[in-house]
Amino acid sequence: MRIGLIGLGKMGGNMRERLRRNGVEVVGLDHNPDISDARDEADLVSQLEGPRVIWLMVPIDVVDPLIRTLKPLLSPGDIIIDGGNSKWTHDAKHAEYLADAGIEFLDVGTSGGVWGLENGYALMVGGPEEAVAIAMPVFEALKPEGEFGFVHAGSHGAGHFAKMVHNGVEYGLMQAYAEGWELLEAAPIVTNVPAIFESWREGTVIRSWLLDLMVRALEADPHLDEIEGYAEDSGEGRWTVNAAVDLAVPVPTIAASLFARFVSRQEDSPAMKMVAAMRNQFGGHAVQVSKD
Ligand SMILES: O=C(O)[C@H](O)[C@@H](O)[C@H](O)[C@H](O)COP(=O)(O)O
Repeated sequence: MRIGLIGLGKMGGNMRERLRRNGVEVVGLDHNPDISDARDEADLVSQLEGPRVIWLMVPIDVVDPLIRTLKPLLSPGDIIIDGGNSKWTHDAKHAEYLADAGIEFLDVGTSGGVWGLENGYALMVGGPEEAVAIAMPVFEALKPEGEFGFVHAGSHGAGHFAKMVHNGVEYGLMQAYAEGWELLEAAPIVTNVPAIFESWREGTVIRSWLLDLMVRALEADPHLDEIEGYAEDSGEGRWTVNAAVDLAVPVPTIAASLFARFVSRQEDSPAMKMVAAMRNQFGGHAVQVSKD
């Protein structure tokens, strides 16, 4: 099988490599011509046979223009797969836009990060069964070797919805581990925090790959002295909380972990200034005077 892969960055570049290792031919296209196999979208399409499968691994804002560029180049039965961290609400719109040309659309939530090349990528797929069946050799080549790591989650959008929730869970898990680490670091009786995390890797209820990665981070920097307590977010956590609000599902842990990231970006807290000011107003409680 030969497919087109557009976007050869950190994720897409490694995916091309894993696909090739597992016997899938790949025509890659990237804005960087040095790593591209094709000159442009038309050249990429001309190198594939129908039904063509084209996997997009690009930032969310590039997906829509790319689908518009590809549509007139493709034929009925061809399949566009959005494997990036796109918002699930976009998927049904893309499927509808392509439907009159007989082009299929699949959304795939892809997990595994930079480790996916060796470990495989967990894939959460949304879209019609027939298109999933045609693309199956691609999924087989990308997924982890074991029994798990692949799901056809439902109709258009279900793959990205599943990945969004996965990332919401990721936020909550990371926050819980991180808070536990801070508490252990603060306790004077505890002398070897990295060893505690290392010991937790086997036998405990909370052993996990994220825990393994924490141990790795602490091996490199035992007290994390070298980095700032500042965490970005790429949107999936916000979408999870938005979806939970829409469906009236309580997700306090995920919401708190999202807000903790926002707090991490503040040098000072305007809200806590106001709390301090009010305590001072009603109770005469002392405030810390600004150093500026
Ligand atoms: O499953 C994965 O491989 C990760 O979740 C991956 O998708 C990525 O690292 C996150 O998008 C980071 O998300 P934040 O920037 O929102 O933390």
